[in-house]
Amino acid sequence: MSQSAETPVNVELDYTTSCALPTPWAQFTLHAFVEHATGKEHLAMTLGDIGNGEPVLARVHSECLTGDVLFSQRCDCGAQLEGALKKIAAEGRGVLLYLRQEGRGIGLINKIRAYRLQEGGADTVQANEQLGFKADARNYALVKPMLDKFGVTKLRLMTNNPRKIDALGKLGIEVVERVPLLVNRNAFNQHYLNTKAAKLGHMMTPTTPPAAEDGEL
Ligand SMILES: Nc1nc2c(ncn2[C@@H]2O[C@H](COP(=O)(O)OP(=O)(O)OP(=O)(O)O)[C@@H](O)[C@H]2O)c(=O)[nH]1
Ligand SMILES: [Zn+2]
Repeated sequence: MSQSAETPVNVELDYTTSCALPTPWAQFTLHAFVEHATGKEHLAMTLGDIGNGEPVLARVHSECLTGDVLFSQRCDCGAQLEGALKKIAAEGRGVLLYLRQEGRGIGLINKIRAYRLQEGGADTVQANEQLGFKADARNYALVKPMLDKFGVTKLRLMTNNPRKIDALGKLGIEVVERVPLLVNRNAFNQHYLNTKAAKLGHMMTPTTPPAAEDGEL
């Protein structure tokens, strides 16, 4: 990594360093940022020439330790993470930002508390509210300096969440295309996915039985 790559990108976030990251699908470059206010370590995985001005296939992924690492079937996060990396690898070009905004911004312990409330009958939105949080407490402000670091301004964003597209637009990031990122439903996540569609506006078709046709990654 060159000396200039070690230069802070702005007052909120420092770019620290990078390394090669071989995965089953491609060899990405892993970049590490540190947020000043919280000390949180945010990551980017890049592939190919993403700074040439052409729209970039991108995923802005929110941390989900239970889904991304521990194979939880309660949500669709792990499958979306894998699906996004596979799509970027297939194109040979893209970026995945891994933001440390666990539990839609309420943190891991509170997410586990929210899961416990869901076991008592609350849905994912009600559980957050019973704990005194907004349904979605995320802030995407860090996305702009992270993308600026790579010279990326236009995204083909892999998401089902229209609020994420709006939030990025307000930061001056142009989402020129939404790329759906649908995953398999199972007996454990179908209520969660239906609630996301009904209450959080996610662009998925709510269904009652597991829907094999939603199996595209
Ligand atoms: N508070 C809370 N957070 C959850 C729950 N299930 C998943 N999460 C978190 O939700 C975040 C992912 O948000 P999602 O709503 O699944 O997806 P999204 O990023 O908004 O939208 P997509 O781009 O379509 O994936 C991660 O930070 C997860 O840890 C839950 O029941 N309660
Ligand atoms: Zn999850």
